[in-house]
Amino acid sequence: AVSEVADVLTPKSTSRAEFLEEAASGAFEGCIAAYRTFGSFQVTGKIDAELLETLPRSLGFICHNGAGYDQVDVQACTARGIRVSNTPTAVDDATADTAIFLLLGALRNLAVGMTALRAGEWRGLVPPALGHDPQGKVLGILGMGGIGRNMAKKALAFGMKIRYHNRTRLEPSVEKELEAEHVGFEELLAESDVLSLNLPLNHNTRHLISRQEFAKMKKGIVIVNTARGAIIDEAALVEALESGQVSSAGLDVYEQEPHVHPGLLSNPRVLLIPHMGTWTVETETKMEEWAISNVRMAIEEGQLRSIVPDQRDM
Ligand SMILES: O=CC(=O)O
Repeated sequence: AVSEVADVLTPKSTSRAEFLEEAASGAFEGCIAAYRTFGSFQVTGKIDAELLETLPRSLGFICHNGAGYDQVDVQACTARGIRVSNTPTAVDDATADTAIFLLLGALRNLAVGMTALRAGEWRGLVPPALGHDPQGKVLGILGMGGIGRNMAKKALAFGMKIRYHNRTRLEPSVEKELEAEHVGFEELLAESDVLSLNLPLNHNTRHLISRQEFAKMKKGIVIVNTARGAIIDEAALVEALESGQVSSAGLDVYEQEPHVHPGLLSNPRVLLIPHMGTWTVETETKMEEWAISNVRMAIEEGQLRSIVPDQRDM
């Protein structure tokens, strides 16, 4: 435990305003490393220049418990000499499992049936349209990191054809093992029966999928998102679902969590879960252990086990 090697302080604030005041009052004086949960975003909001300004100069490390670290302004941290870590790989299995669940559920129109059943209408007054089998369908994976590759492996077992787009191409041996074909972004949009987003949110990927992109997709495509809501322009997704351009979607993440676009909530063709991609005993334990190992290393060795990619040369 961290308490073996350092004194542990726990913030008491319940809102951003309180946190800024607590920090400015010197409550964290002398702190070297901060451990941060994904959920703490609901209290503090984004860790940005304004928030960093209130933290003591002694703070050299922010250890985020999560793979995606879009809630931390890494540039602002770099400017203050603060190094940031995340928890890559720990999330891969659970997130890919969630993506496969959403993929199958969305392909099969399961949300329509599930909603009708709970409303006491069995399959509904109008039964759900027949679903589709994954076998032989093209799965387009946008972002082929740890989660994307894990998902590809699992989707192969369902007989899907894997295409992917990524900034850097996989090693040929990995492409071969995953039977994954690298294609351009436009090709991925045009050829996928199911499109899964498995890439981080940053200023390059915000609203990467919007009206123009939906227009280039196959009519009736299924969208799966376990990455970050804001990679998709949510309003454009609602329109694409309404027009039938997108036949169904399986979503774990939303643009303004915990707010969900009413057009998604009211559309039974959307299978929705409230950001539970890593919500398992095993994976949450792995992530916490990983994040805490970063804290320990920061305190004991002055470095991080998994510094975020944007700071690799720091
Ligand atoms: O959303 C969860 C994560 O980024 O690990």
